[in-house]
Amino acid sequence: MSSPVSLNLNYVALFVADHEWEQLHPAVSHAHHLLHAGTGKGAGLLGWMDLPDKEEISRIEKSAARIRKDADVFIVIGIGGSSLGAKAVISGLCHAFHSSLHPQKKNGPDVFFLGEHFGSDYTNELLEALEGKSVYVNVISKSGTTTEPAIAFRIVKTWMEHTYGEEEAKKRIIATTDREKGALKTMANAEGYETFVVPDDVGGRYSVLTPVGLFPIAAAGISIRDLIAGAEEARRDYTDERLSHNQAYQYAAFRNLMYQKGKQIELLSTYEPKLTDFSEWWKQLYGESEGKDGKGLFPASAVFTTDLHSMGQYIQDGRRHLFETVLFVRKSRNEIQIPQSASDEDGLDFLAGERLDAINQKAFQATMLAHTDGAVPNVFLEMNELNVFSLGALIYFFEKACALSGYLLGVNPFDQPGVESYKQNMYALLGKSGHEQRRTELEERLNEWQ
Ligand SMILES: O=P(O)(O)OC[C@H]1O[C@](O)(CO)[C@@H](O)[C@@H]1O
Repeated sequence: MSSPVSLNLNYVALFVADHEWEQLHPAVSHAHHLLHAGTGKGAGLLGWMDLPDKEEISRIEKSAARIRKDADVFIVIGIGGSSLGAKAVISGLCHAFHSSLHPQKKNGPDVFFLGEHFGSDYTNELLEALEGKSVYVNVISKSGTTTEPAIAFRIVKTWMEHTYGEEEAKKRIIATTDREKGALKTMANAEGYETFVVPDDVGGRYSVLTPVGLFPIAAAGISIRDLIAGAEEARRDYTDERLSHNQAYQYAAFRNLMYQKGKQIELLSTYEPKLTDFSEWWKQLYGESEGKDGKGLFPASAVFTTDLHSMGQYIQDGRRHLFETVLFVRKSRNEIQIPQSASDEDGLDFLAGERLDAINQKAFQATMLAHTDGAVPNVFLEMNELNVFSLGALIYFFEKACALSGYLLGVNPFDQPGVESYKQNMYALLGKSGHEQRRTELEERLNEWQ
């Protein structure tokens, strides 16, 4: 069977010469060994390279089945790596308008996400949408102390206790957190919540194929066995240390060559709006893994053809500091054809009977040629179909490539020290104990600027 994800480098020959690829072979081999021998930076966080066993999958499925049976609404509370993976897979594979479907057509709960910001209106409107519904919650935080999900959880927990009473609320809350430490773990123990464990050796952005992502994905009705099977196939496909035999490494090497040539932005473009959240997951994966020590490509994303009508001008003609990674799905699950029209007033009859997919394909080819002419290198990742198996493979592909890419760049692809700066400032400004000195300094600075 051919790989569910395939990398196409045919169109970058204009931008990268053979000898440039060859020069990278030793560095790729070295990075491969760092990764597989566990001797590189951040080696304590390589647990994502292995996939969950059947026992863990069964436990997740069992708990998810209860939610699918009893819940009208399932709220996933988390931020960054604790929610982006689940959101990516759920919006990629579930009905885009599930919450608006006729109740008889729904095949499980609506899934809502919270804890990703401090938006009052969004939070209020979500609470309003819960009225009269059977609600279950999965609160996910590896550290157990991240402010956004912690506050969201306090708000939802209060609503649950008020609505169902304390005892019933406890049965409707599932916590995914550290095995033994953190405020969420302490609370889960005290309240007796069902819990799933974030493995010690997996960082947030690499955790979608652990209970962090798998539980909400299963609760949304997606086969996590098939997701893991796709990832398992990718794991086998991308173990070869030779650059010529490993497409994940070729993608990582290509990014590195682009970086060396002065490109600053990688634009992940898709022609499928259902992959918008997948791009958000990808942005965290690459941004948090590589953006450090003053280095790294800036990961950006676009949905085509939508963004060709807003960002297309810049991509074609603006500053030449970007390259494009195009994620292209060949065939939709459900086809739709352009209808015939008796009058042809809109002049579209030449397309009557044509599939929307075929038109999307032409848009993709047209754009690739135009952007290549505009000196934007285009590398493609192609999938025959957007299904659970190929999405599992794609996730693993990007994770493996990201880890290797980080080592090629010479950074630790598994830490994120820079995220602390805003957190420490926020704690200080909010008046958290222990941050008094910083608070005074920051408030003085703010006053100076006012
Ligand atoms: O699961 P947690 O500990 O709440 O963290 C959520 C996210 O916040 C970060 O730690 C950054 O602050 C990410 O790395 C992580 O994915």
